[in-house]
Amino acid sequence: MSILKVDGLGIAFGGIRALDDVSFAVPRGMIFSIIGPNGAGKTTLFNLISGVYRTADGTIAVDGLDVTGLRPATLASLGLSRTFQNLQLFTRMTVLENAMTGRHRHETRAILGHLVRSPATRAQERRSRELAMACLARVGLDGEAGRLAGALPYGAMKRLEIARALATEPRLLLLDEPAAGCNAAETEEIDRLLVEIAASGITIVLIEHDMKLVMGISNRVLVLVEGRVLTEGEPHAVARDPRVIEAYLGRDAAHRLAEAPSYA
Ligand SMILES: Nc1ncnc2c1ncn2[C@@H]1O[C@H](COP(=O)(O)OP(=O)(O)OP(=O)(O)O)[C@@H](O)[C@H]1O
Repeated sequence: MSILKVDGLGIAFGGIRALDDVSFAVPRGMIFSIIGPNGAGKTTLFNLISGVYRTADGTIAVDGLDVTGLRPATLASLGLSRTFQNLQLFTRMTVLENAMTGRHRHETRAILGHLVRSPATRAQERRSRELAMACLARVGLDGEAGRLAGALPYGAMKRLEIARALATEPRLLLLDEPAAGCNAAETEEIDRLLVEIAASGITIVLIEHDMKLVMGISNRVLVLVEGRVLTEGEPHAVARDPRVIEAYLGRDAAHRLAEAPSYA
């Protein structure tokens, strides 16, 4: 069974269809990438799947359970976690505190317990701290736990966002451009990290502009253009598809490329 199944998803903003009849399924344990030119609807798709927007048309199922229209917090409790295109860190909190914010859905809301710091509350805090530290270790940031998040280099901040998402103990991780703004070395680190996360059994759905990253680590790639699915398949087949080349480079450039002599 697919861990994520999207059927006939659509939404319009002020009469303009940002997404139209989008359907796909993501098998468990994969790195599944969503690519497409600017404005194709990639972030809108994530916003629908993660409950930020309520869907107008279509259905979304996680592990066979219909989750259409559920709120982000409910989806998180079902094991779906996401990161955003722009950094959403608390820059004046420490790296560890940021990672611990991912633990909140696992903590009880017993206010009295927190006020008097009962043994149960203290045990819960200890467990959250240990788990958050383990997530920092996974992304190579355990040595920076006490540092202010805002003082980290950019690539480390992007990894901290992934650690915070991991701290929710997800089954399905939606990552919106995890390497955006990173240099080549930072991108490579994130690349390695995503492969490790997927190997540990967490399914990753990725929006990414960095084609090298997409081609290097994805099991499958879905191409969105103007709110619709253009094609879906294995990364190298997708990269060679003339319709994909045209969508990215424009018709003229695609023709010039097709007519150019091959030296291979
Ligand atoms: N809240 C909104 N209100 C109005 N229009 C929106 C809203 N969100 C997205 N859109 C429009 O929907 C379309 C798809 O936008 P979206 O941000 O999903 O594309 P994208 O593929 O993620 O683009 P990019 O690669 O530039 O991030 C665009 O035309 C955008 O202007």
